Amino acid sequence: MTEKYSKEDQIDINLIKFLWSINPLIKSNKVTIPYLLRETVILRNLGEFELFQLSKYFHKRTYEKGEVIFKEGDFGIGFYIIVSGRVELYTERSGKKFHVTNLERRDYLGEIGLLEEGHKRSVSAVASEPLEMLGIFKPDLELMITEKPGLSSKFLQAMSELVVKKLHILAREIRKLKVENSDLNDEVNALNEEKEKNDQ
Ligand SMILES: Nc1ncnc2c1ncn2[C@@H]1O[C@@H]2COP(=O)(O)O[C@H]2[C@H]1O
Repeated sequence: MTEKYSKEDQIDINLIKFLWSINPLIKSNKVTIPYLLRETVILRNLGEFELFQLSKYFHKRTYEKGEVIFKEGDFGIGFYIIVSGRVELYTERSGKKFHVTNLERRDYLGEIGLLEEGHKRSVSAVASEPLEMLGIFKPDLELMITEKPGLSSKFLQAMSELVVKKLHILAREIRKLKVENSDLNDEVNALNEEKEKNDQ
């Protein structure tokens, strides 16, 4: 028996789902993962269909205010994009909490955990407001590399851009701290000199 349809005639279910997902008349799609990924600046090098394919590897999760996302020193395997709400990053030394920074809608966290083998979280993260995030984990990335090598190389390219941007931010913070440290040293030296003069 001859085949009724050739391969080219067969319906591509993924394409249908994709066309459905980008239909502006379907309001509920405003909250779907491809729609949220489309708003993500680092993924701008991916086309609509690629974002749709990528969304298969992402998960959406909500957190209540005060819920811990991860703790400093935990083994980290997930990378998160903030959809709404706010995250506080902090570190603890001798039982004392030090604020590191706040992250908001469209910020990212956990990229090192996704990319580095055996990475331990450099800081703790807590939801400081009701929070919604998209997350991708190492097993998702490994599956994507096997199933969609082209897509995963574009995603990893976006991730490397993000890591470079963060490196620039951290380098700027280190420069600022060095200048502040050197100013403080000058002040301490001046105070010590004055004290020595007064003691004589
Ligand atoms: N100073 C900082 N500014 C912004 N983000 C940070 C800072 N320090 C740590 N992070 C983020 O917090 C995350 C903690 O988990 P990771 O170490 O995987 O990746 C880290 C970064 O994404």
